[in-house]
Amino acid sequence: MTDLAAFLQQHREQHTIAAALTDTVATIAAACTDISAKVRLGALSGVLGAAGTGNIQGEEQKKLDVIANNILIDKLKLNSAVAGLASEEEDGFVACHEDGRYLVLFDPLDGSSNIDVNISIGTIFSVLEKPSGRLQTEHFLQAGKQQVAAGYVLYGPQTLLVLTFKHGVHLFTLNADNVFVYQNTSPQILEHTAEFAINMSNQRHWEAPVQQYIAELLAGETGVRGKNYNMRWVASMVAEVHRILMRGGVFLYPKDARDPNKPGKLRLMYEANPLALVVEQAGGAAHNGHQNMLDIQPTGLHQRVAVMLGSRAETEYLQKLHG
Ligand SMILES: O=P(O)(O)OC[C@H]1O[C@](O)(COP(=O)(O)O)[C@@H](O)[C@@H]1O
Ligand SMILES: [Mg+2]
Ligand SMILES: [Mg+2]
Repeated sequence: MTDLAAFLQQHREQHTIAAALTDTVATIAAACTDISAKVRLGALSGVLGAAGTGNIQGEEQKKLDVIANNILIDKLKLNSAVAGLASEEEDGFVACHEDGRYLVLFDPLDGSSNIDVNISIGTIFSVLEKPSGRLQTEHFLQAGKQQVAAGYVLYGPQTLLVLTFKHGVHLFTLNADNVFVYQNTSPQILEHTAEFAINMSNQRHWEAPVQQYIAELLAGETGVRGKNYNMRWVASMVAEVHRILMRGGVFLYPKDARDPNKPGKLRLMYEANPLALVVEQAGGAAHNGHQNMLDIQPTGLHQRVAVMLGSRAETEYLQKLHG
């Protein structure tokens, strides 16, 4: 059995990765182990229900959003490699160690609407190198391609850790002793797929290219795509991405006309960038319709973005439709 600690040591030696970076990821994994323990107990650990507060983005917080956020912050603050944190649930960044080398960004709890109904949820994380100088918001606003590590923990039927240091994607299962055990596989996203994920209830608000794309998929084997497609929607992006990693597929949360201030619902820094890096490292692709996700220059910590990712054949076709 190779556990996470042994994997990290071996991976760091093989690819000359700084120990401070693998330690930072180990700290994130440790925090997620604590979150997983609370998720597993649900009502018995008092994590279900609303927190009665809202976050900077005007979203109602669940108790577990707040608890997961605090667990991550408390653990990461103890790691001297961490210079600062940014979280979906925090208004601004949290400064940690002045001499720290890394910035950690996270969505502490993805899929909040699924917490109280016992459907898969997760934690998504991204690690950047801290530029020199006194910590400021601009230091976090690096394009996704600058990430040095990223991944997620999925609290599903099993608790899984999926991570990348840009040398492929690695998968771990949490065992009964709360140890992440390495699953010696290198997940690769199938190039072709017949499965798509989109929230169809927003259909009337989509732009023309997405309208056309979904209409073509729904036409099935009698349409221009010449095959039947199946649809899934979990409403936890982390679970959708994991499904795509394991068996292919395409995921869309496109720009829509519901609110002109929100070009897409998902967050670039906490959701789209880390998951795009995982997807690219597994042979898939991610873009916003026009630009590769990892090339987008961020302008704000809580910036939202349209997301299309997954199997290459579908994502390339979507980009073509967007012109
Ligand atoms: O289909 P809906 O209700 O718009 O929302 C689903 C999307 O919202 C999210 O839950 C947003 O994440 P949070 O729970 O972190 O706010 C994504 O994971 C998911 O893709
Ligand atoms: Mg989320
Ligand atoms: Mg969240």
